[in-house]
Amino acid sequence: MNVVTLGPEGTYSHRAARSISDTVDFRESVTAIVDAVADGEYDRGVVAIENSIEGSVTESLDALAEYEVAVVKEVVTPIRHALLAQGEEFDRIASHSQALAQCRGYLDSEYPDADLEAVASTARGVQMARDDASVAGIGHPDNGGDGLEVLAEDIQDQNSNATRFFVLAPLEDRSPAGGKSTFVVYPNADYPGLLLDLLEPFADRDINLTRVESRPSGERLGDYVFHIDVAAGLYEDRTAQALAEIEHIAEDGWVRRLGSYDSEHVV
Ligand SMILES: O=C(O)C(=O)C[C@]1(C(=O)O)C=C[C@@H](O)C=C1
Repeated sequence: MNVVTLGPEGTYSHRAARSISDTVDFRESVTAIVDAVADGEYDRGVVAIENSIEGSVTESLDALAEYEVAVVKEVVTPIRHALLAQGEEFDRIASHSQALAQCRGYLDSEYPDADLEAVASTARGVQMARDDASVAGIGHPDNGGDGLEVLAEDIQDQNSNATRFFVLAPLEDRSPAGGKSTFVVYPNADYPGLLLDLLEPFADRDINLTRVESRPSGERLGDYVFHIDVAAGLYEDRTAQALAEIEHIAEDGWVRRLGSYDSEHVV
């Protein structure tokens, strides 16, 4: 099975992807990963979806609304960031925007004067630190060594910090089996109670919502695409019935069933 995730080597996405394959290829954007899976170039793609401190990875959500792919598994991993540099003489800190945000409190109190630079991934920031003594990176502590010191560990603002990843597959691998399901709904409508109408079919059938997120549709201001996760499988009658109701409400838009899946926690 060929697998693609966010690179270079040493990202948290890479750690999550190792739970499904020992060999992994890399891209430097989430959209490029989703595109490569939708195209059938890869059997699986692993992308971050949401973090317990910083919330949604918006590029992933937008790519899921744009491309036709399936979600076949969820991987949850603890995120424990380290500060890595050649020494203390740096004035710039480079990392993924999510990682910089997850360490905001630490950076404000310990390095208030450093320039913060958002780069494609934590591993890219670490690579910059390895090449340039004026740069520090934030990433997993295992990226240290080879001239790079781990200056501080566990610098995230909450020790419970964790990120949820989706394992994506081409559409034909979509499965109705699993304890959780994900949908993307574009109602293309606007009236009082629309969101209530979209959620009630789940409440009426005792289906627990585990995430609801709205993203701008890009069509016009105030127009949204809704990402909905539920703790029920597509194989269940109650899920099929709820979706039939939602498809009716969204008849001027669309409903995408990304699939059902189980969850794995990896360190
Ligand atoms: O840059 C990385 O190491 C990634 O795998 C990306 C990512 C993200 O997109 O949120 C994954 C986990 C962490 O939350 C920080 C960054």
